[in-house]
Amino acid sequence: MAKPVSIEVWNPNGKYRVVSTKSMPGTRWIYLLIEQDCRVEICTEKKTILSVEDIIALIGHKCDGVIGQLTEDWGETLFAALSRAGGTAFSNMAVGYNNVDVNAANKYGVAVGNTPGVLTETTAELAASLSLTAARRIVEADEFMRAGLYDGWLPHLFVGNLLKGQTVGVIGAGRIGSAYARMMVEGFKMNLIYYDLYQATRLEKFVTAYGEFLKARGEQPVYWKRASTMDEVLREADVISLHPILDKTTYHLINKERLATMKKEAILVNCSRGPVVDEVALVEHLKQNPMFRVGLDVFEDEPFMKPGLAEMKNAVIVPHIASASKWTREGMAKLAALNVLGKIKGYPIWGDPNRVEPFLNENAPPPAACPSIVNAKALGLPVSKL
Ligand SMILES: NC(=O)c1ccc[n+]([C@@H]2O[C@H](COP(=O)([O-])OP(=O)(O)OC[C@H]3O[C@@H](n4cnc5c(N)ncnc54)[C@H](O)[C@@H]3O)[C@@H](O)[C@H]2O)c1
Ligand SMILES: O=C(O)[C@H](O)CO
Repeated sequence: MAKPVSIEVWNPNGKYRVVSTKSMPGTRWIYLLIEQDCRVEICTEKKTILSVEDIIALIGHKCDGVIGQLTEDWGETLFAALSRAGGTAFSNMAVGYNNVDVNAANKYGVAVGNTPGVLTETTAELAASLSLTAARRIVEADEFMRAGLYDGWLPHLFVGNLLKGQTVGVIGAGRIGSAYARMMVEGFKMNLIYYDLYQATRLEKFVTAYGEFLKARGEQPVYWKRASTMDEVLREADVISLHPILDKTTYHLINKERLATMKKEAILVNCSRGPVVDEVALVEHLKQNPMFRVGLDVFEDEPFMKPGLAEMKNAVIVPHIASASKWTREGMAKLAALNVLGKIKGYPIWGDPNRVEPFLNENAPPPAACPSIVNAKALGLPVSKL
């Protein structure tokens, strides 16, 4: 028998019971649910990562939908429990859903939502911040100042890398990878090389147009190249940022052999998922190559780091905060709530999950649709004509 989990209840007499495994930013998401006759229960347990047993206790005997987090293991056990409780809807408050076994959700007829689009620019901005911070050794220099070690300007003090005119490499040029590429190209006039399974046509057009604009002004233009292999990006780029999804094809995409092909003074940034990089191999590479630098938002076994990483001066490390801007986190909460609400109410699926603005408007009711359901096709859910 699972032990009870502490909760906060909104609209106790609501017809539909929706559970959120965490408190989420803002209150708009709560009102969107209670205005549509939902009783909302928010888990208030102090523990950061809930276990499967905790979530089973939260689901209880009657539950229409759950809003969950990327730290939770949404597999067969939880989808079976949700289905037994009469639930048909689950949404991650995240765009990545590698913590969800979608086949298990399909088996129990549960829709799986995610939150694309609203976090694209915020996440890309953090990747750009990590790129700059690593290139200009900002964390090392900050620690040096605070330690009272600065005793005057020196020609060699914290010399780093200039970005202008260098090449930025993007692996996974989807929404976030493309936004990051645009920032680095436009902001720092870097050339672009990218690798993706699909052609990033809009990104290519953007870089072409920006290159022409610079040329017309008598400035050095920028260029792009779509690499035919990932290794080409690793060999040629000065700054490489990882933005693919995490699946079998991207697990340990960056390993010992591939690190060895990168430039000795390259910068590697990871704002995708930790297991995309073999972190043990990375620590070894950082030790052997002091001029090689990394910026990491994600780690292989979060919340832990592999031994030695925290001691590396050539690593900038932050705790999975890439989407952490107020607007974005409130937006993610809204999208997750609307995914669950839409499925409960029998709404169709929004036609373009990249165009989520109508769901985020504070001053107008959201469209009667589920913003983004990743298994809509498998479940045969209808698509909205809006
Ligand atoms: N650190 C964070 O807080 C944070 C925030 C948002 C997203 N993310 C991660 O970023 C990922 C990407 O998000 P997105 O919105 O850009 O998704 P997206 O689907 O738009 O982009 C992913 C891209 O990766 C490409 N891809 C897939 N397999 C590949 C492979 N083997 N090699 C190269 N490219 C491959 C896809 O073709 C796609 O273009 C998410 O799945 C999530 O895991 C992390
Ligand atoms: O996938 C995601 O959305 C992130 O990791 C958290 O924003």
